[in-house]
Amino acid sequence: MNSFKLVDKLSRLSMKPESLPQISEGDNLKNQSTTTPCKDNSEETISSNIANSYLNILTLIGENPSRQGLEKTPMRAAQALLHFTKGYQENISEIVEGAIFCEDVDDMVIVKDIEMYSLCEHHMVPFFGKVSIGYLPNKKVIGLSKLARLVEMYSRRLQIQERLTVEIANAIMKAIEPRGVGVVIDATHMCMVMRGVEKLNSKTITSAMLGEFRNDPKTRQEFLSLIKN
Ligand SMILES: Nc1nc2c(ncn2[C@@H]2O[C@H](COP(=O)(O)OP(=O)(O)OP(=O)(O)O)[C@@H](O)[C@H]2O)c(=O)[nH]1
Repeated sequence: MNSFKLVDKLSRLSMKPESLPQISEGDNLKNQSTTTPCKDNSEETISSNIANSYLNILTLIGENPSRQGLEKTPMRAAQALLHFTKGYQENISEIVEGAIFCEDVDDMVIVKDIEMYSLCEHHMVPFFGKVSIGYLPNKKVIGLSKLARLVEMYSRRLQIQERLTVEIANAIMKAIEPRGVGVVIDATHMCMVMRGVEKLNSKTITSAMLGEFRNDPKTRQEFLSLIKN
C-alpha cells in the first residue's frame, strides 16, 4: 500500500471510527470483546479493547493480522501501551508515602541522569533521555528512589517535555516543601528523528527552577555545574 493511500485511510479513521473493520468470530482474538466502548474498567477489558484497536490498525496498514508472526501482536502491543502509560494509575501520595524523613540538613541534594522514557502526546512516538533533579531541603528529605519513581509516574503518560519537567518539580515541592527545586531533562524525540524533520542528532533540553533555584543565581549555577560533571 502506498503512503498516500495509508494517510487517506488513517484520516478516514480519525473522522469516522465506525468505519473500522469489525473483528469477526474465529479471529485470534475471538474470546475478546469487540471495539464497542468499555462497559467496565477492568484491566482485562481495557487490554482487550486496545488489542482490538491494534488488530484494526494492522489491517489498515496492509498487514495480515492472522499470519503467525502477528497472531499475538495486538495483545502484546496493548500490554506495551498500558506499560508506557501506567503513570495514569499512580499518584504522588502513594509514591512518597513512608519515605519522607525529618532531617536537619540544608545542603543541596542531587540525583542526576535518571533514565526517562515517555511518549510525545502529538504523535505517540517515544521521547527518551535523562532527568536530573536537585533540591534544597527544608527540614525534610525524600527517599532517593522516590525521585526516580516520580519521574516514572509523570513520564509514563502522554507528555510534552516542558510539562513533564514542571510536573516533576511541582511534585517534589508538594511532597517535601523544600527551599527550592531544579529539574533538567535532556531528551531525544523520535518524532524528530524517525519522521517529520528527521534530525538524528537533535536534543531538547528543558528546565524548571522553583524557589531558591529560580531566585538565587548562585544556587542555580551550583546545581547546573554539579549535574554537568
Ligand atoms: N514543545 C514541544 N513540542 C513537541 C514535543 N514533542 C513533539 N513536539 C512537537 O509537536 C509539534 C506538532 O506539530 P504539528 O505541525 O501539529 O505536527 P507535524 O505536522 O507532525 O509536525 P512535524 O513534526 O514538523 O512534521 C512538532 O513540532 C513536534 O516536534 C515536546 O515535548 N514539546
